[in-house]
Amino acid sequence: MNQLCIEKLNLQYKNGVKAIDDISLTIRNGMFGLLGPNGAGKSSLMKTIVGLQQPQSGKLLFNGIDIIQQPEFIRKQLGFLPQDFGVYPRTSALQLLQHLAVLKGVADAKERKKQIDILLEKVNLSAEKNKEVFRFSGGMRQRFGIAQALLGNPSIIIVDEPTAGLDPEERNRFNGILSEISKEVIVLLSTHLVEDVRNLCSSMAILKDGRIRVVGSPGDLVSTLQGKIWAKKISKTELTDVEQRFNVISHQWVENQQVISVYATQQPEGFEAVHPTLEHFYFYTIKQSVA
Ligand SMILES: Nc1ncnc2c1ncn2[C@@H]1O[C@H](COP(=O)(O)OP(=O)(O)OP(=O)(O)O)[C@@H](O)[C@H]1O
Repeated sequence: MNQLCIEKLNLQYKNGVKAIDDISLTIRNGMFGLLGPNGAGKSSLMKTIVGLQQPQSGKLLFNGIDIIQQPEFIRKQLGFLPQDFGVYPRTSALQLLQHLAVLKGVADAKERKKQIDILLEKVNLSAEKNKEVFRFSGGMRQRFGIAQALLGNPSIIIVDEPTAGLDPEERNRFNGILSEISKEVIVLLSTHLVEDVRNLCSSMAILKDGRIRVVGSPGDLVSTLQGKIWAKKISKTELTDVEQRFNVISHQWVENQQVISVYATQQPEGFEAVHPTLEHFYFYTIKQSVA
């Protein structure tokens, strides 16, 4: 079992922004979702874990080793899948994987070939291996991204907003692959897509203004809102009045009609009870989290 321990971590940029504010978390094998609005500190936390920036204080232990002092310990066991590689070379998927495997220290040619063949199979790209990566569709690029992240058999995989821009079928396929690999390794998933966290992650945290606002399993967190979420269809003219009178946590459009969800311990008049979702919990937490 792999374990990443984050203890009282603090990171402040030169401009004074405190991007990581006293964060403590323990993450084990499985998928861990990091949710938070833009600027919450998700990327700062991930960059600090992989040793791209030094925190001012706190501890980071990966499998018991201090990775602030020894960042190479985690780098050797890390797979990283960024949101976008930016540049896609005019080389084939196979050639690129061979090159990246060498960079990751898979020195033995036989072992390299074996790993690459298995990975191409895993991400369903064997038939496309001789195609140039820049000709790949968005979904194929993301699947290629997983394959490169898995080179060298990492123990921890960090994934930054992986399903942005994928069609539903590719998103499902991508999530299926992530879910499969997370049985044996830590997968740290940063995303804006609350639904992906609900479907995939066994644990999650919500970050805002550099601070962890809540940690737990999606199911447990959602159940804390049972019997406290109420919804109503409203017209445009009612909106201001409802916002003034109730603790509004989300607005949605359903069949071209605005539906408002509110938090209340007792049923407000004219509202119907609804089953709470992780999206309700997320908005509720963000709204409660005053800086
Ligand atoms: N290099 C930097 N120098 C100064 N401030 C920075 C730097 N990088 C990030 N910040 C600031 O730190 C805060 C956290 O940013 P970060 O990118 O970690 O958030 P995020 O949750 O990843 O956001 P997003 O979802 O938009 O990617 C923001 O206020 C951001 O403006």
